[in-house]
Parts: sequence; structure tokens; C-alpha cells
Amino acid sequence: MHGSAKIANSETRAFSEEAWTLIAPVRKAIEDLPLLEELANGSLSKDVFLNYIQQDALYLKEYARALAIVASKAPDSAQMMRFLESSQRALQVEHGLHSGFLESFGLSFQDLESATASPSGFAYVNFIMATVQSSSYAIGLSAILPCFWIYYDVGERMKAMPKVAGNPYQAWIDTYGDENFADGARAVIALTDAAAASASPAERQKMLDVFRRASQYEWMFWQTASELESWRV
Ligand SMILES: Cc1ncc(CO)c(N)n1
Repeated sequence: MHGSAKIANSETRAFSEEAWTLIAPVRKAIEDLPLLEELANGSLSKDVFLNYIQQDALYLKEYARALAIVASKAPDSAQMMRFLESSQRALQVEHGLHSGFLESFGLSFQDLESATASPSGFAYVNFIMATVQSSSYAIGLSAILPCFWIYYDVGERMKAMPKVAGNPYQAWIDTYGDENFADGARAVIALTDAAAASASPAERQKMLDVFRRASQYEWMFWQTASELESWRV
């Protein structure tokens, strides 16, 4: 009995390790993003930040729906509860963190919700929604995991940097460097590993594919927000 638990464990561990290694080039590109460096040192232009935060509010609203769909596919009530809570948290961040920033930048919540999703933001949420709606729980988890893991990773890195006095973006850093956010991200990693343990080889491959694609979109989301990307026609 112990033996098989051990085997399951090393197999499951392998999934998140393999997935994280697979996206090493994407992670490197994220580390090199000027937007994140400037957010950390407080030098980011307000226009770019506001554009990012507006796009992110639109994203989080849809992401919250995706989490609720993942919850509906979970095999037990503990996992359902986790994703329903995460869904609620995403909406709280949209309303709390984002509207807090808007106030300090002189915009209203209406401005936030009336914005149009950028081509890349739109593509990302639609990819996530299509994946969670049409796929198994395991594949759905792999599509939503990069959102947790990459922000957790960025939050940890920023937290380790010396604090810049008067950084107007400190609340953003604090949100994603928070221990609760870290705990949540680690829990989703563990659940994805557990789901991968009973996935067929084909399903496992699909899990890696969607994990990588979502990670690429995470990079793209920040990159295109810095470019103030909009619909060209
Ligand atoms: C685009 C994006 N991905 C992940 C997160 C973290 O919840 C976020 N706020 N925005």
C-alpha cells in the first residue's frame, strides 16, 4: 500500500515539475518584461498601468466564471469549495484592488467595466473558457494553473526585492506576494498533480499543451498591455 502511494506521488510530482520546466523560456520572457520591472521599482507609466488594470479587471471577471466551471467539474466538495472560493476571490480583487487603484488615479468603477477587452486579453479569456467548458477537470485545471502559479512566482520575486518608498503600485505587489495567495497557488499545483496521476498519456499531453499555451498568454497579456494594444480596425 505504501509502495503504490509512493509511486503515485512521484508520478504526480512529475507533472508540475515537467510543466514548469516546459515553460522555462516563457518564464524567462516574463522575468525580462519591462512592465514588471517598472511595477516593482514604481517607475511604470500611469497610462500603461491603468490600461493593464482595466484589461485585468475584464480578465478577472471572466476568469472567475472559468473557476466556477472548474468547481462544477471537481470530483469532491473540498475541491469544489476551493475553486468557488478562488472564483469569489478573483471578483474581490477586481472590485477591491482594482477599484482602489482607480480611485487613486481618478477613474470610476464604471470606467473599469466599460472598457473593451484588447485582442490578446480577449483571446486569452476565450481560450480559458473554451478549455474549461469542453474539457475534463484535469485539463481545465492545467488551463487555469498558470494564472495562479505565474503570479505567485512574480509576487515572490518582487517581495524579495528591496521595497521602494512611495511605490504607487505597492498594493499590487502586496496582493500577489501575499502568503494566502501563495498557499492558494500551491494548493492548485497539488490538485493538478493529483489529477495528472490518473490521466491517460493523451490527456496528460493535452494538460501540458494547455498549460504552455496559457503561460504564453500570460506573457502576452503583460506585453500587449504595455503596448496599449487595441483593435486595429
Ligand atoms: C492575466 C492575469 N493572470 C493571472 C492573474 C492572477 O489572478 C491576474 N490577475 N491576471
